[in-house]
Amino acid sequence: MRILPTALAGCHLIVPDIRRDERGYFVKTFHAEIFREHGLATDFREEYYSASHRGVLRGLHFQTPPHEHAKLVYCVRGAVFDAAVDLRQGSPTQGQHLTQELSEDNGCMLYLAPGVAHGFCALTDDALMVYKVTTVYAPDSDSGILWNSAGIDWPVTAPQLSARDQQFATLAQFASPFRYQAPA
Ligand SMILES: Cc1cn([C@H]2C[C@H](O)[C@@H](COP(=O)(O)OP(=O)(O)O[C@H]3O[C@@H](C)C(=O)[C@@H](O)[C@H]3O)O2)c(=O)[nH]c1=O
Repeated sequence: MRILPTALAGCHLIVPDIRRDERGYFVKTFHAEIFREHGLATDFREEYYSASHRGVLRGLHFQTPPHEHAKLVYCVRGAVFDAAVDLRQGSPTQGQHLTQELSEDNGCMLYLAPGVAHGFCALTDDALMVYKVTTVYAPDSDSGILWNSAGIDWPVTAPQLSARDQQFATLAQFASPFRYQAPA
């Protein structure tokens, strides 16, 4: 796998080797030693997945301190337009965002540092997203900012959103509890 920098400090695009043969294909999604060499967390505590219909948008989500986490996300069926926003005070990329297509075909993964909000829009029917996170789900710390408040050029104008996702504060209204920690 190749681990590449992104537009956001401490966030990485991971491009796997997709090994194809007559049976199908094989993709490795996590390798502790390679992650460690690049300064990425390896202490994932939970893994989950969701399936979304075309036009569904989930996000932009994060967990607040003391339950903040790093997140590894990838799409194993269909395709999504993925986005992340840097909420960390003092970050060289504070307030900025990245976008990246993640798909079954490209196998790409995003590693997002704690303090970065995450969301995606499903580009296909039945888009299956997998997540690994470094802290367990803490409902009282599970939060978000409004999907269309961060300057992201989403490929949809009227996505299907959960009721929760429609009522988040905008990026401008959000008082961020996150502080940037420069790499050691
Ligand atoms: C995230 C999460 C949700 N749930 C529950 C809460 C609710 O009943 C149901 C669905 O939750 P949500 O509506 O928050 O699901 P969803 O909108 O898919 O939330 C996800 O969005 C993307 C963008 C992310 O980055 C993920 O980390 C996660 O926040 O699952 C858990 O039990 N554990 C979890 O870790």
